[in-house]
Amino acid sequence: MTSGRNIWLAGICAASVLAAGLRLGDIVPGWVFRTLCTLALGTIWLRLGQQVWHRLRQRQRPWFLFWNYALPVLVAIPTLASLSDDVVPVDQRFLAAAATGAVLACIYRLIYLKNKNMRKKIVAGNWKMNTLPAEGVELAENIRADRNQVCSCVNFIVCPPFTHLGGVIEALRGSDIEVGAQNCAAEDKGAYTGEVSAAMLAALGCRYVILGHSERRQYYGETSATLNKKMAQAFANGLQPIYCVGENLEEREADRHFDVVKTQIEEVIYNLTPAQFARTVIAYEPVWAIGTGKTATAEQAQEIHAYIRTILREKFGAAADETPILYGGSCKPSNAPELFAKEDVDGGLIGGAALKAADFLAIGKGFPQK
Ligand SMILES: O=C(CO)COP(=O)(O)O
Repeated sequence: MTSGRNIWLAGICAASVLAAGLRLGDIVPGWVFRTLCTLALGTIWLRLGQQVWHRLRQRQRPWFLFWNYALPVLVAIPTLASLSDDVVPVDQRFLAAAATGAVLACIYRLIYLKNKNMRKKIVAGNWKMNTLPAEGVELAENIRADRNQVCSCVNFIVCPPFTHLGGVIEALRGSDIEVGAQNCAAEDKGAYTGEVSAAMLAALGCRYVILGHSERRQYYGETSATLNKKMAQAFANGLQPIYCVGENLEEREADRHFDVVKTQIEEVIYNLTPAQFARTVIAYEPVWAIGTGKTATAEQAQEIHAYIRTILREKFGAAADETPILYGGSCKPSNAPELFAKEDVDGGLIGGAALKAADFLAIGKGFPQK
């Protein structure tokens, strides 16, 4: 919730409390008081409902949602409705209902502010150009077989090579493990030999696409101009981009990493609409840590993730607080807990360690336990 919404919420609560005072002092008629309470209650529940819907769409913490929202509604509303006028007069029932809503809204706000892990937690595997199709399907099946060893609050995504997508999607059908591609074409269709369009990927059942990976920028000359077109294709076909940013060793040593990442974000992410931005995942992958066994320290990762969130906030406001920012670069089961404990590290984009089901899943156990 933005502060503007909080002010709106606080205003409604204050108005109903004021109306209650006026009513108790018999200064306003009952219908004015009840109308105000109904408005307050309706607004509060609508606001909470939007939040629940948003969290459900991100498949977050179903039990948390149940205890905090559904249960109070299930208990409070029928209880208040079933009381007869002799037991509790109607005005007081309205007041109690509005107060319940207001208290829950405050509790929600406190949890929201305190809980640093409300963002979607993601562990995505970038298989790169590894495994043959049958091996890829076997890897997917193995991940699926033991997936229940990891909290359902962790979202697993696998990104196999194009040739494996059909088989892997089939192997994972009915599970909550999602599939992404490692790239897509910048054009929608036509004479582009060797390219695979976003529409083709979506038709197969892909939900994500990795864009702007440093290997694509470095070996295939992908520029921000190309990436803008690829992002547009992804969104036009309902794919969620996992947009990669990160500096190379030379840039890190010259202390230019903040500028490099800023440019990569400004030239592509800043062109998105708010609705597109809300569907975007960012991955910070320092090139010097990819496949080298050299990981950024948790402090280095947090520093730049927080910086990325700040520049996202400058353009998209509070929506940036919901954007998952993943770390990638020699992430493995042994270092994931330290990295994922950091406030702005919302998961990982995993290369080498994603090729072993046990390691990939073990990385998912690296999130702080609540
Ligand atoms: O590039 C990566 C993921 O996209 C990271 O690769 P590694 O985990 O093998 O370093």
